[in-house]
Amino acid sequence: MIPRVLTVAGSDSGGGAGVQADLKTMLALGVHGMSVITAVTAQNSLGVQGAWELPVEAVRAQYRSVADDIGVQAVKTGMLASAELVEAVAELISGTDAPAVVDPVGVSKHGDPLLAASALDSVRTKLLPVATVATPNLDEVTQLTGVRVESEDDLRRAAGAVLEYGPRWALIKGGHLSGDALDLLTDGSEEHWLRAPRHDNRHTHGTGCTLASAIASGLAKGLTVPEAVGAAKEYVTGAIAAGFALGAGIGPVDHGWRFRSAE
Ligand SMILES: Nc1ncnc2c1ncn2[C@@H]1O[C@H](COP(=O)(O)OP(=O)(O)OP(=O)(O)O)[C@@H](O)[C@H]1O
Ligand SMILES: Cc1ncc(COP(=O)(O)O)c(N)n1
Repeated sequence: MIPRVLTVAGSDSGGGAGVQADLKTMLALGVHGMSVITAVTAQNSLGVQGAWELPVEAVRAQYRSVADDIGVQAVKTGMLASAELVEAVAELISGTDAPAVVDPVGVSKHGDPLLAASALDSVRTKLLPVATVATPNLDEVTQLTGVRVESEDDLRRAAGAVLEYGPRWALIKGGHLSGDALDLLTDGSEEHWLRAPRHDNRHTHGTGCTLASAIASGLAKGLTVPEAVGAAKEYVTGAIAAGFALGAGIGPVDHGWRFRSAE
């Protein structure tokens, strides 16, 4: 049977990030994508113009409908908006027998808040402990742990600080540093450095969502965490290289780049 992957995230009306990016990634990687929508955003290439979270019962009901009938081989979380939603989703994940990739989304690329400041503690103490892989970017690492990353050495300290909250693996994304796009994956004993050339392309809306969904897709297919992260890094790097202009601001990565290169 086709591997089934569930994203628990916010909707991006512009189609570049959030649930839309997750489902496109899953299609491109050959798994069946399913969604639990936590919030609806009015969003485009210029930023987030509005955001409305769903009631916690609506989030629980979507999750139960999918998990109880269809079943999931991997879960990915993105925008969770509030402490109440973070805690409900952490509880649902802990009752699911599948790996979970947690992207602790804090703010959008344009700086719009996607998580209430009052929810940070729930992310640290409830959500990170149930994660198989946590994938913070540099701003999220600083928000969650206080560690500032300015060099490659700091990535190791940041990963150690994230692992203290209990995820099995930490993937610290150095995408916002200069030089190569370098990320560190570690479980505290093994270290895997993922390096890719930096593409000089401003159309990078949705990189983090795409990477986390690609990891979840690999895990659902039975890859190990290092294998799934390696394959996901290759996919997101190609998607960034092919990112394109849409609207007047930051365009999306190209989730379909592999289909187009085969045409
Ligand atoms: N210009 C670039 N060229 C190549 N790889 C990049 C570039 N920018 C980011 N990456 C890579 O993309 C992945 C996502 O990292 P990034 O730091 O952009 O995440 P993020 O900030 O969570 O994304 P998002 O913008 O969706 O919130 C990482 O593997 C990172 O190294
Ligand atoms: C619904 C939603 N989820 C996640 C992001 C983060 O993506 P980015 O940092 O590329 O704006 C977003 N903008 N919108």
